Amino acid sequence: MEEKQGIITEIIFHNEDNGYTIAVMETEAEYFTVVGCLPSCVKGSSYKLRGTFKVHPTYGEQFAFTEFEEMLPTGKAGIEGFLASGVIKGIGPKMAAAIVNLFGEETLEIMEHEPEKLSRVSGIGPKKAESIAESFAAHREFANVSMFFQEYGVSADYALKLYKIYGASATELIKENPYRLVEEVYGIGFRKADTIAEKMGIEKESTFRIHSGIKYGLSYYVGEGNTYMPQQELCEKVAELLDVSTELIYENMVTMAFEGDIQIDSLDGQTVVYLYLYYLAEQKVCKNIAAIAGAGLKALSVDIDSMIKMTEGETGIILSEQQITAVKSSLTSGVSVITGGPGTGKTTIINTIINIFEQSEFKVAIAAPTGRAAKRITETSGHYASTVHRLLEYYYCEGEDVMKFGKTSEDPLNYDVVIVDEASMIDLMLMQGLTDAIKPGTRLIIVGDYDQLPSVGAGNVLRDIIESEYVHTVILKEIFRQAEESMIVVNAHRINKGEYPFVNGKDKDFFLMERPSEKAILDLILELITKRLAAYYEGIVPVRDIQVLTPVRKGALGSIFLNKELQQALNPPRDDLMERKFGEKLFRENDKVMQIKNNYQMGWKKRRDFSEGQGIFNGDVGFIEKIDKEFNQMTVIFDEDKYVTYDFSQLDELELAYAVTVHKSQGSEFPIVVMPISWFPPVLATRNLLYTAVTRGKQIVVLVGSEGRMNAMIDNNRIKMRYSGLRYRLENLLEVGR
Ligand SMILES: Nc1ncnc2c1ncn2[C@@H]1O[C@H](COP(=O)(O)OP(=O)(O)OP(=O)(O)O)[C@@H](O)[C@H]1O
Repeated sequence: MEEKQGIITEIIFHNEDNGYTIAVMETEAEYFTVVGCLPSCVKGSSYKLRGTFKVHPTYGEQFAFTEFEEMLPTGKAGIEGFLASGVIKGIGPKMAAAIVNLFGEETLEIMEHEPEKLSRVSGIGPKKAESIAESFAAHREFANVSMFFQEYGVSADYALKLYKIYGASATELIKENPYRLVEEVYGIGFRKADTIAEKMGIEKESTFRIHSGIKYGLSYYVGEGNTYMPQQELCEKVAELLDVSTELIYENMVTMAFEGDIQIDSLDGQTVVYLYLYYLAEQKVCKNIAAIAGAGLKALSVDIDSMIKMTEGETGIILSEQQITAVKSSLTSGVSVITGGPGTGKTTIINTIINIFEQSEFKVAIAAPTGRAAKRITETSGHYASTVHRLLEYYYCEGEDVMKFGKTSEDPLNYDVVIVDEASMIDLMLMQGLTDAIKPGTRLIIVGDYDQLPSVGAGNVLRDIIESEYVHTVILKEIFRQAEESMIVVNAHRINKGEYPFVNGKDKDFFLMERPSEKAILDLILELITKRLAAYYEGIVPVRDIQVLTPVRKGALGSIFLNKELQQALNPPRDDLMERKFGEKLFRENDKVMQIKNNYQMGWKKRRDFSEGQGIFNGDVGFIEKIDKEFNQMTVIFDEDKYVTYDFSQLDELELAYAVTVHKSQGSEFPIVVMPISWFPPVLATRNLLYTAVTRGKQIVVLVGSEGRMNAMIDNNRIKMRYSGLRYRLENLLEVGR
């Protein structure tokens, strides 16, 4: 192996994800092409590279290196080139020249040891001097950390993430237990950590590995919506995954249960395993519901029947018997549920209830699980609705570096009534937070459509509560929105009952456009979105008003591929539009994007009134305003005026949103919904997925593809089974109460 030291004078190719670089290096005596992995490579930086010269059949002799060490540049020109390259935040070419002009070859020494002197350069104040020093130190540390991780196949982007979490001690901590990556670094899964551990020589049967594998197994099933797993099934699956004996898994499960990481429990005669937090959550939700349902209630100061009559007089809507039952049960119960499909009057009932409570001067809060659902409820009900998280004052607890609910059993919500709508989206953890913060004596009214897809997070909360029959539930069956008004509503109910929809009626809003192949489906979707729909419906802005939904992520009609095609069609490359790659994803200025995880700390600013706030949520859709390569940042505008700045390392939180999966679309509505209907895996091509997709469309639903496949989806009434113990636990409470 040879060693070469020199300056990178030209970058021929650089892959930002894995660091693969082809560049020209100049040493004192020669220049040559170098090939290998260099994270964050910029022109002007100096390296010591170790490798060998190889002859490439087309490009000739190249120095292929396997190890690198970043060297600080020497000489005025070298230092200036290094600073001007953009590696230090806040220094561009002009400032680099000014700094080097003043400090010459001592520049880097000064940046490291006496940064305050930097403020002698015009344009640099004490604050900027400090931030330059920090950025320089970070650059040096990061170079070391990423050098270490590259040996283990960790890409430059992840090395940066690790560095941000652990700082300079990243290497030591990971060497000791690489499995901590799984829990502490978003985006590194067990498999990746396991590969790294193997390269580091960690034993297959190491306790770190087995414990991490068990947690990974359980987390995987939690990710699929389950709150627990039968023990035997889990042991077999994890043993297979780790290639160790099931006995070893059993033994380790017992230790983990003692240590409090997991809970082994007996449910309906079966031994099951929970991640401890989920076990606790199920127990608490159960206990809380029992306490809220059983508490004495403050009496209303008005007569319910005459209030209903009065509201009917005001709105002109005479409530059906079932609706009256729903109103009354929610006024008189500690916990009540109102469920029903679209157009069955849930909003009408909520409005009546609020009216009656307000007449009695009760304090009422309305909330929904997502920001978009809350916004929609505010619009349709005329009453302000917040997200459940906001209601519970979710905040970042700096001392513990975790997110917490401000409202808890110790400091509960100060309301007489809490109404939560779109409750099908509430998962177990959120229900725990919500019911913890509701003090007995407050009425909890849960509204939702339990035929929608269940929550993305684990649990089957709404369905379990309804099926346990523990609390008073009204299932609304009658549809009030008229067929002349909306075929979408009529068809949603037909689909839900297992009947095939009426399609392509004249002047209607529900269409099935048959196409024989995936290619033909894709072509028609592109044509509809770029031309036909906007030409037919006045005032439609395709990127804003049309949402393509799809059951799947992968494949020719999956959201990933559809997004690529739609991006090309709706926002093609242009010289003046900056781009940034992250993994397989390519973001371009003007792109429509979706936040794919809750980030309660992410700050936003409104430019209209300069207000500021925190929190961008899973499912929030926005547009890329600016990609700034000098500061490695991307600005996205949400809700028309909320400006959010993402560091490039945070781009794993965003996806293109020209097409989104039906699961991700829950709780939102769009003027026009377009969805491909082709062969999709039967676990996804289900009736309640189609039902959920169709009910997202407000004005028009266009299905593109095969009628046979659509009908097969309706026939497939397999509601994916989730392991969830809430129903069983509530039923048990009922038994005990009897
Ligand atoms: N008892 C009733 N008599 C006549 N019309 C009614 C009655 N109840 C509700 N409606 C009307 O039916 C339509 C749908 O009601 P509403 O919006 O309350 O239902 P929803 O269940 O909230 O539907 P979605 O989930 O689609 O918003 C509204 O136009 C409403 O005015």
